[in-house]
Amino acid sequence: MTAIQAPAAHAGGESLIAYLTAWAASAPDAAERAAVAKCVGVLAEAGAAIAEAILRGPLQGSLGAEIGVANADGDKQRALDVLADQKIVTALKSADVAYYASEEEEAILTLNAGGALAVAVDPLDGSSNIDANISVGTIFSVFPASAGGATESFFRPGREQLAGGYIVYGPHVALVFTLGAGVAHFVLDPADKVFKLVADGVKIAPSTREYAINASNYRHWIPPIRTFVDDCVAGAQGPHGKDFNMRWVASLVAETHRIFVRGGVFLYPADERKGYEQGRLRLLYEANPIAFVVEQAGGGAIDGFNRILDKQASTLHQRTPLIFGSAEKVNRINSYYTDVHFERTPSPLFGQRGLFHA
Ligand SMILES: O=P(O)(O)OC[C@H]1O[C@](O)(COP(=O)(O)O)[C@@H](O)[C@@H]1O
Ligand SMILES: [Mg+2]
Ligand SMILES: [Mg+2]
Repeated sequence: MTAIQAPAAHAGGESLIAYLTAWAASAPDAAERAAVAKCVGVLAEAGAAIAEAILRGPLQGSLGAEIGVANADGDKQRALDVLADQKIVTALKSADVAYYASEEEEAILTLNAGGALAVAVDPLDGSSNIDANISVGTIFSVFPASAGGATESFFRPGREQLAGGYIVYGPHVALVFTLGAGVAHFVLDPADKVFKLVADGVKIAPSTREYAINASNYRHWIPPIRTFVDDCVAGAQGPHGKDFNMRWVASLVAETHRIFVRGGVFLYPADERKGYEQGRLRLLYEANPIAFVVEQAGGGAIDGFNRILDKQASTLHQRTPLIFGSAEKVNRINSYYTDVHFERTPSPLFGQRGLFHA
């Protein structure tokens, strides 16, 4: 893990609970910190339970079976989507959480009226991969609950998050999160089912030779994306002056973790398909927490034009284009949106910037 620094303040192997307890005890805003620490702790417990179901695979029944109900976003829910959502709701009820927003819930749920926090979750990210035994994950975002109520708690800039991160259920189970000052990386030890610290102060490599995008959408892409990818494909003969490698897992958490480990850039842009005018991924429980954790590791996260963490949701399941990863490459992609590059492949749709500039 060349991109991950050696543990700084905390010793490797420290348990998640010890880490969170030490963090909660170390500052003046003690009540809020205690609530956040408890919240991240119970999310990790729910993650360990979800991991157990995933580990049993088909022995658990068909986790990937469509159960006939479309979620709020119109996607068919799978058995594991629902199981994960239920485990997380149950866990968060035991924490100081007032409001819960989820990909799998039509509306915001009130869990503990008067609670200190509002939590947005993608309970199971990468659902299409479940039966193929490919990594999936859970993504979470924690805001302070607003006195203004449920929607005000979530409809605010992502930079106001108190914590954010993800769990990836892969060959091993990893938990990566930020509490607002750096990024910690834990791994679930199957021997005693305890999340143990692997590294604190994790950084994403600033430059990269790897990009991730669903290239089957090439014909639908807007000019800046098409030009950027054409330039990558041109390799050492193109304007980047170096060869690139491409990956696409179709699991945002798995792509994020790969970028944490060895650098890279991820792109799910807006495109010209109907319904993809704002890309595919959701601002509140996918883009916000991923952007928070990525920025805290020195990376960048934009929608093409704007920093993700400056965007403000106005609907619960709002989508956003999402481009994140190694800072140098994200800045370069931003320049494809803002300078003359895109004029090399003009498009009438891109001319209407409002379409892509929410
Ligand atoms: O199938 P596509 O269009 O390549 O989309 C893949 C993307 O969709 C997602 O699966 C959406 O997440 P969900 O599985 O939570 O709906 C991401 O994990 C992934 O990056
Ligand atoms: Mg998802
Ligand atoms: Mg999901």
